[in-house]
Parts: sequence; C-alpha cells; structure tokens
Amino acid sequence: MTNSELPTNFDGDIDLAIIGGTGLYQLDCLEPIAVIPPLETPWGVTSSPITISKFIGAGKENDLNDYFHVAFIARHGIHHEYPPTRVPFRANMAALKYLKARAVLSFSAVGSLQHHIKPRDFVLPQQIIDRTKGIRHSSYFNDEGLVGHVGFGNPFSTSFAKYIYQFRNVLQDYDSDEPCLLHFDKDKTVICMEGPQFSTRAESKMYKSFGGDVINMSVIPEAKLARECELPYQMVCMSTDYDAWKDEEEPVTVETVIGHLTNNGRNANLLASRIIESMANELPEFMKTGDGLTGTIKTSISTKPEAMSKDTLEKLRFLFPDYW
Ligand SMILES: CSC[C@H]1O[C@H](OP(=O)(O)O)[C@H](O)[C@@H]1O
Ligand SMILES: Nc1ncnc2[nH]cnc12
Repeated sequence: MTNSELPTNFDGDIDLAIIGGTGLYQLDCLEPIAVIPPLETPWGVTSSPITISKFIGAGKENDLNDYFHVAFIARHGIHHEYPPTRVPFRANMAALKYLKARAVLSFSAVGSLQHHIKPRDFVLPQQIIDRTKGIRHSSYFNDEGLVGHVGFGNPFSTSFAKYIYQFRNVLQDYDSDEPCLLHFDKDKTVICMEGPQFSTRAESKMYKSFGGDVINMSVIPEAKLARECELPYQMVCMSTDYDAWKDEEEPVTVETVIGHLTNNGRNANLLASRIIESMANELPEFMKTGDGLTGTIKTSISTKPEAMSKDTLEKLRFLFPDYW
C-alpha cells in the first residue's frame, strides 16, 4: 500500500514521536499504518504530514494495547520548504503532544566545533547555548495575560540520552573502515544560531571558545517547547562538517553537508530501529513516569485560570486537556 492509500486518521495514543531534520524526511525503518495530513493546531499547521507506524514487542499479544506507536514529522517539510527561522515549531510540538506522545526523539544535522567530533559522528548533547535572534516563537506561555516559567537548566532528557547510548555500536561508516562514534557526556553543548547563513570564521571560533561542541539552527525553540509540553526530549546531532573554525580548511557549504547526509541517514535508521525495537519490548521507565516532568506545568503557570481569556484557556487545553 502506498502512503497516499493509507488512512488519514489515527485513534490510538503515540508512544514515541520522532522529528526528522535536514536529509531525513522519512525513516525507512518505519512502516506507516496512517498518514495524518498537516495538522491544524492553535499555533498554526504542522510542517509536514504525521506518519504513524506500529510495532509489536517480542512475546506480546496482537492486542491493540500491546502495540508501540511511533509518529514521524519532518521539521522542514517533506520537500524541505521551511527555513530554520520559519519552521512552525509550536505547531509541530503541540501536534505531537496532542497525539499523546510520551517522548520526543529529534534528529539534526550539525557542524562540529571540536576536532574529535568528526563528520558522520553522532552526539547526544546535554546543554544548549541559544544564539537565535529572538524572532522565533519560542513559548506557549507568552500570550498577553498568561505568565508561565518552566525550568530549563537541563534542557535534554539524560535518561533518554543514556537509553540511546546503549545502541552506540550500530553506527557505521559505509565508505571507510573508520568507526563512527556516538559522543555523550553531561557537558556536550549544542550552539543554536539563527541562520540561514552559516557562521563566519570569527563566530565559529567564538562558539568554540564558549565551550560549544556542535552547532545547528533548530534545537531552539524545539527543546524549549518540548519542556513546556512536559515531554522528555533528546536530540541526536549528526555531524556533517567542521563549520568554519579550521583556518586550513574551507568553511562549510551546503555541498559539504550533503556529502554526509546519506551515511548519516542510514545510521539514523539503524539507531531508530534499535531504539524502537527495545522500547516496543519494554517501555523504559522514563517514558512510563514522564521523566519527572509530568505535572510541572500546573505549578509553572502563575496566572489563575479565571484570569485567562477563553481563547488562552482553549489553547492551553489543546496541550493539557485535564489541567484546568
Ligand atoms: C543544510 S545545513 C543547515 C541546516 O541543517 C540543520 O537542520 P536540522 O537541524 O533540521 O537537521 C541545521 O539546523 C540547519 O537548519
Ligand atoms: N556548520 C553548521 N552550522 C549550522 N548548522 C549546521 N547544520 C549542519 N552544519 C551546520
């Protein structure tokens, strides 16, 4: 069955949501059972249709409750039509929350700011430095008459990163015998710049001096919005280039990035397959419990519901139908 013949609605709950970035407009390891057309949310329409796939863990019954459901969305659209500044980040995350995702696994093509992080290596960052320009909508709680502040000291889910790290050995370089590494420790930092132009050499060196390990144009506001949706979130950064800090090399261009997308895409599929297989066999604890995020929004919003406009309350209820 082709994707266009599949049902356009889905009734169950999603377990894992996956966001694909540059070069990753679908995951071949998924076998879709439904394709929801771009979803209308109170914050606009999602950047792509949402493909739903189902998996059954080893030894489980063929019962609906036993299926593990995955939703996939393409950050820049399936034809890469949304530049980083214009990605409807709020609509995308709201749609995944609305579909009851328990966690979000995000993939991103990044430049490396460190010699030991080679193109084709993957990184699980645990910190972010925001160098976007304040022109993206980066919160659900910034409307007039609505005040909410979430904690963002640890922007990623370390439990999720540890879970992913178990599968580090699946990464391969298809063109050489060099291994591809998955880098993970508590200080790995992703810089998020506005773009769409790449950095100057001076900026690239400055980001290195900040302690940045990799750089992209999309982790902000995605990570912030996941936190506001109480969703455990981990980005897998897939290195494609050395940005512009190496004086002896030409600064990054799109051609450099494209040269590594096929290898990175294969590795993203391998990694996602292993993660999904393992989760379908047994849901990890952080997904059962919400990784300590469940309920945090009730206390993060300072405004009393009776002081909110009907419109504001309705929007919040799209995300949290049971809270107010
Ligand atoms: C074409 S290179 C720059 C582009 O690649 C990354 O996209 P994504 O994070 O969606 O994989 C980076 O953030 C830039 O948007
Ligand atoms: N060098 C770079 N800077 C920003 N985003 C990127 N995505 C891939 N390479 C990048």
